[in-house]
Amino acid sequence: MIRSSYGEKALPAVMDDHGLSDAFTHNRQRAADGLTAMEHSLPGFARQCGRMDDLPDMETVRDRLAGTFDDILVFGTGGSSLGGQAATALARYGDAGGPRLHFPDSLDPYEMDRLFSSLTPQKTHILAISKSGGTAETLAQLLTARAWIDTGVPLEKIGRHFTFITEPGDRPLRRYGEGLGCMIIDHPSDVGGRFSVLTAVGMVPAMLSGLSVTGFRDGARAVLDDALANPGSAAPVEGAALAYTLAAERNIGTVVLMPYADVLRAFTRWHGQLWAESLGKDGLGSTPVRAIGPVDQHSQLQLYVDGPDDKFYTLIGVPGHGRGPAVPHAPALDNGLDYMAGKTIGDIVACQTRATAETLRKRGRIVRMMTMEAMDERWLGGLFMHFMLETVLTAHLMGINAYDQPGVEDSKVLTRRYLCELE
Ligand SMILES: O=P(O)(O)OC[C@H]1O[C@](O)(CO)[C@@H](O)[C@@H]1O
Repeated sequence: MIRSSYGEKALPAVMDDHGLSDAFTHNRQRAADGLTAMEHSLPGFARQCGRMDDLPDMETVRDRLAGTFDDILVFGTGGSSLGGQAATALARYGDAGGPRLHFPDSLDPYEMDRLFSSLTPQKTHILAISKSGGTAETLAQLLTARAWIDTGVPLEKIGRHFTFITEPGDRPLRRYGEGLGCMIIDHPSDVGGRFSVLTAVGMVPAMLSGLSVTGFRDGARAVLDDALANPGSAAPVEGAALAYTLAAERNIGTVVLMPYADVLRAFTRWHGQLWAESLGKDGLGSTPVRAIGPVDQHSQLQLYVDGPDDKFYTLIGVPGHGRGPAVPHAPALDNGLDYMAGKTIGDIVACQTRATAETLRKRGRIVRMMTMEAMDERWLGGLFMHFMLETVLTAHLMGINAYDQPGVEDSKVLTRRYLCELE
C-alpha cells in the first residue's frame, strides 16, 4: 500500500500545529461520508479495476500487431492519451521488446512531418482514441495518417493498420472505423476521459508495451478496497480533506506534485489534467503544478522554500537506496567528494528527496511524502486510483461536479468557425 507521511507527526497533529484541526476533522468526515456513499454505486472509473471482460479484445489487438508493426502512433489528446503515456512509461526499464509507441498528443505540424518522414507506412499501426469520437485534433491526425499510410499500403490491407477506441453510438471516429473495417473497442460511456486510464484507453497501450493489465488493476483495486474499508483514515480521504481545508481556510490554491523519478514525469501530466479539469469550475479550483526531483530543485525549490506560502506539496519517493551505478571511491576522494564515495545514484536521490521534504517543512510548508515500494504495475495502478479518488472527494467537498468540463466547449466551437473562415 502506498504510504503517505507528513514528517514526524501524523496529519491531524500537523493540522493542529497550523490551527486547522477543527476544519480538517470536519472536512475529513465529510470526505469519508462521500466515499461511503460511493460504495453503493461505484463510479465508472472505480469499477474498471475489477474488469476482465475487456481483456480478450485487448489481447486480440496485441496479437494482431505482434511481429507485424515496428511503430504504433497513438492519436488522442488529454485523457485519451495521458493515461496511456503515464502507464507505458513503466516499460522504459523493461525488456519486453515489441513495437515502439509514439504519443503525439499535442497537434503540431512539425511533429507530424517528423513522424511521417521517419516512419514507414507498411510497418506503422495507428491507434486512434477519442471518447467523443469528434475531437478535431485526433480526427485531423487520423485523416492525414490515412493519406500517408495509403502511399505504401494497398487498399485491401488498409484496415489492418488501424484500431480505434471510442464510445458506442453514431460519432465521426466510429463511422470512419466502420468504413475502414478496422477493429473498434468500446470506450465505456460511464467513464470520463481523464478517469479512463484503467480502461482500454490506458490499458491497450500498456499491454502493447508488454505490461500487465491485471497488475495495474489489482493495484488500483487494493487502494480502492482499503479506502472503502477504512474511510475515516484512508489516504485519499485525508488528501482530499487536506487540499480542501488548505484552500478554504488558508487560500492555498496550488498543489505541487513532485515525484523523484523520471518514470513518473508523464504521471504528473496525467494528474495535472485530472486535477485541473475536474476541479476548475464555478469560479473555484486549485492549480496543479508539475515538478520532478531532483532536477527541479535547481529551478523551483527556491520559490517553494522562500516564496509565498500558497502551495501544498506532494513528493513521491521511489525505491532508491543501492540502485543504479555507484560513484567509484578513488576519484570521489581525489576530488574532495568524500560524501558521495561509494554511494549509488539511487542513494543520492533518496537523500535529496528526504532533504527537500525536511527543508520545506522547516519553513512551515505542509509536505506529504508518498512512498512507493516498487516501480511496477501494481504500485502505479494504486497511485492512479489514489489520485482519482482524491480528486472526486475534493470535488465532493467543493460541491462541484468532477466529471464535466463545460469551459472547454467555447474554444472548440470557435476553432471550427475559424477553420471554416480560412481561405
Ligand atoms: O477523448 P476525447 O473525446 O477526444 O476528448 C479528449 C479530451 O478533450 C477534453 O474533452 C477537453 O477538451 C478532455 O476532457 C478530454 O480528455
